[in-house]
Formats: sequence, structure tokens, C-alpha cells
Amino acid sequence: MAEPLLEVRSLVKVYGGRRVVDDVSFTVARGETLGLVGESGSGKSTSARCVLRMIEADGGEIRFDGEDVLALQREQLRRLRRRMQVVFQDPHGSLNRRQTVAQALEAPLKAHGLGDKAARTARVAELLELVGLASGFAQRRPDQLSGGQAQRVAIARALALEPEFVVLDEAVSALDVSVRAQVLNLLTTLQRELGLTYLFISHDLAIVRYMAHHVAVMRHGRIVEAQPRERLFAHPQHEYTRSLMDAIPVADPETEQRRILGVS
Ligand SMILES: Nc1ncnc2c1ncn2[C@@H]1O[C@H](COP(=O)(O)OP(=O)(O)OP(=O)(O)O)[C@@H](O)[C@H]1O
Repeated sequence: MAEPLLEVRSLVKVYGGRRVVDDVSFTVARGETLGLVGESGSGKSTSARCVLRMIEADGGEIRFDGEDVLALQREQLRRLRRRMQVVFQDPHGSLNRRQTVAQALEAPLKAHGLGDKAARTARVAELLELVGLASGFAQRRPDQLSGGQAQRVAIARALALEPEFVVLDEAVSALDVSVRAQVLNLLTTLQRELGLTYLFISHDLAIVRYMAHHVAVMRHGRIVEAQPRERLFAHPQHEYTRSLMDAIPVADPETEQRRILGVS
């Protein structure tokens, strides 16, 4: 494995006396994608939120580029937040209805005091191009965007501060199948071009297979199995992983890829 950008050791999060994240450990190599897969409620999002310090962990250790994330104070945390971003499932829900696309993309730049108005406008144009949207989208509002377009805007916003690491939390789950493929391909291209590292969260093992270099399977707050993608699919070790595989409608990888891509 390449050098890890993110290392999570024995992470614990407790809600109402229940360990919803229970001794979770994983690493994500720089420039690669770790797929975190498991049924709803298994603790995937909670683990990611702890990594991003959106919520506070109750135990364990998180290292990002060697830095002790859980020990960071305000100003250090602010610097770290530029380097780690997240894209959520609901593209429209994550955008402010009253803001134009340009305002949404400028917001993180303003929040970090980056550039003057002209520089920010230029950056907005650059970001739109990066995610395959024409410059005219800058003046649209969320209700004038399709689900796929809105998710491209959410991705552009996540990239505004040039992060190294992006959490994609069910980022394509709400999209139509054909649009889903386009957004997945966009994410792959962005990873290659910008050297991004992804934590790709999904309940859909078929999509994880398409995206991830390594896969960690989560159940009831624990990682039951973690392997390089090829090995996991060739030799699943855990019964639960096998049951997730059985739930994939088509076992043949080529047919399955066509299903994800929405081509028949
Ligand atoms: N703020 C909270 N307060 C109480 N319980 C919570 C909270 N957030 C999450 N949980 C519980 O923690 C468990 C793990 O939730 P989590 O969202 O991490 O799972 P998940 O695998 O990401 O599933 P999903 O895809 O449905 O979000 C669930 O049982 C959930 O109900």
C-alpha cells in the first residue's frame, strides 16, 4: 500500500450508551480510494464525521498526514478543514436554496479569506469547468439544477479549497442510474488529475467495487473485513461480506459494471 494519508485506530463513538462505532481501524493511502461499505446504520457516516471532526469521537486515534486530528485546537482544526472535505447524499439538500451556484462556490473561499472578488469569480469559473458545467451555471439557483448538476456543484464546492482528502458519503445514491455513472466517472477523473484521496461510503457493494482500491466492510459498528478490492471480491473472508455480494443482482463483473454505468 502507498503511504497512508489517513490512519484511524480503534475509533469509538457512543450514542445513548451504545457503541455505534466500536473499535474501528482503517487506513487510506494517498491518492487512493477506500470504500466503506455496509448496511444502513452500521456506523459508516458516524466514523467519517469523527474523522472530519464534525462530531467528537469517544475514543481512538486519527492521524491525517501524520497529525493527531483529535488533539487539534481551533486554528489548527481550521487549517485541517481546508484539506478535508465532504460530499453528502442529497445534492439539493446540501445547497442553500437562496444562493446562486456562484455564491455557493465562493462561500468557502470567503470563509477562509481567499482572494478578492475578481480572483473568486475566476475560481468559480475554474471550478465549474472542473466538474463539467458550463459557465452559465454560475447564475443558477438550486431549483434550476437537475440532481446530477446539483451534485456536480456540491463536488465543485468541496474542491474549492483544494483539499487532498474528500469523504463521499453516499454521494451518488440519490442519483438516477445514468447520471450516477457520469458522476462516478467525474470523481475518478478528478482523483487522477488532482491526486485526491477518497473515503467512499456506500451501502452498495457493486458501486464500491467500481470505485475503491481497498474495501472495508462494516457491520454493527465494527469492521468485519478489510482487503484490497480484487482480493475481497475473489476471496471474501466474512460471511457478512458474502451476503452483501449475494445481494448484488448480477454476479458477472462485466454485466454488473454495465448496470452501474446504466448501459444495456
Ligand atoms: N446523533 C445521533 N444520535 C443518536 N444516534 C445516532 C446519531 N447519529 C447516528 N446515530 C446512530 O448510530 C448508528 C450508526 O449510524 P450511521 O449514520 O453512522 O450509519 P451508516 O452506516 O452511515 O448508515 P446510513 O447510511 O443509514 O447513514 C445508527 O444506529 C444511528 O441511529
